[in-house]
Amino acid sequence: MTLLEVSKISKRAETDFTLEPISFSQRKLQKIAIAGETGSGKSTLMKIIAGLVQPDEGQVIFEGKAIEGPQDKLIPGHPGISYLSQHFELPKFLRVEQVLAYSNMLTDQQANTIYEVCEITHLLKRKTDQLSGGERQRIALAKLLIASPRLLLLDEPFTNLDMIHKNTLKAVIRNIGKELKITCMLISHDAVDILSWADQIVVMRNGQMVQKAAPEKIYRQPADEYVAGLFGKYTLIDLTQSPEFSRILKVNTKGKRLFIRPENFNIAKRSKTSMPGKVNKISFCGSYYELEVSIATNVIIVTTPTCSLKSGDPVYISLADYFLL
Ligand SMILES: Nc1ncnc2c1ncn2[C@@H]1O[C@H](COP(=O)(O)OP(=O)(O)OP(=O)(O)O)[C@@H](O)[C@H]1O
Repeated sequence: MTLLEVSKISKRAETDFTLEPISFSQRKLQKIAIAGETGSGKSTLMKIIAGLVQPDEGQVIFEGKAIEGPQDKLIPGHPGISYLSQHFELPKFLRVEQVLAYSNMLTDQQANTIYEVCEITHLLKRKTDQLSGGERQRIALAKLLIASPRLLLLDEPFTNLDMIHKNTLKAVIRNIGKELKITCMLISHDAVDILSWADQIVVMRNGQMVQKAAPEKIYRQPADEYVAGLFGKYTLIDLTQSPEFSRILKVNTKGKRLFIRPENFNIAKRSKTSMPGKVNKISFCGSYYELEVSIATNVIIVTTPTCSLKSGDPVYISLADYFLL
């Protein structure tokens, strides 16, 4: 069932930024992530959806009705939609439970479930100035959830969190759909957060939507180099300039280049299907090693779970998969 329909919304800012007409829809409980470089229009898009910024053209339909923008309403926003801003504020000098009481639209039991999901039950008696950044973020999220929204919009909720607190908040956000049955849209700069969480990813650049697709498609078959680069490292090979590659791969690339993610190169034995190269650099990245390898005039990025090579070693490389870009 369609919950949200974004229909040709556009916005010209006073700066030279323009949000070009954007359309997409979101089903109930579908998880949509918005990705894009800084200044690409992610927050503007999300604020228009929340009813906090007036679009110049187009409309947002939520549960079958058009959302009114701030020009049409005394108090901007929609009661069914909660927006967690990058710059949220918690009221000062109050206890957490007092802050939450003002927003609560639920029974005590339902609210307690949300406090548990957000892992803030032990913080309720604290003053709002006695909290860490991660605790503040989880309380801000709980405050929105107890207002009982049907759509939750999260604008970079993981900023400024260390790995441990980020993982706690990620688990909370993962459970929002499952346990609380609230549909979620998320903006994040982190490729891993987005790829592992979203059902669909909307990629923005210069105010335009450049691709909307499932995470695997965005990662493996990006629309262009910009999308490719947002979601990890890659190598591009022009077969007309790369005889080593054209020897092992006989395909008509139709003027396109081979797009290869690092895990799609393998360290191999010398054979008809492998290419000789030289290791330039090895970086240990925790669960894998990243190698920079020269193959004739090309420099490729290869990842491998184990590595007994060192810089300067000769190596043979085979190709497991590629996409034409
Ligand atoms: N209130 C405003 N008035 C005028 N211009 C604005 C306003 N808010 C944002 N902009 C401009 O609109 C453009 C898009 O901003 P937006 O915040 O939507 O981008 P973003 O993709 O969310 O960026 P970031 O990842 O840095 O948060 C930027 O060039 C910004 O300077």
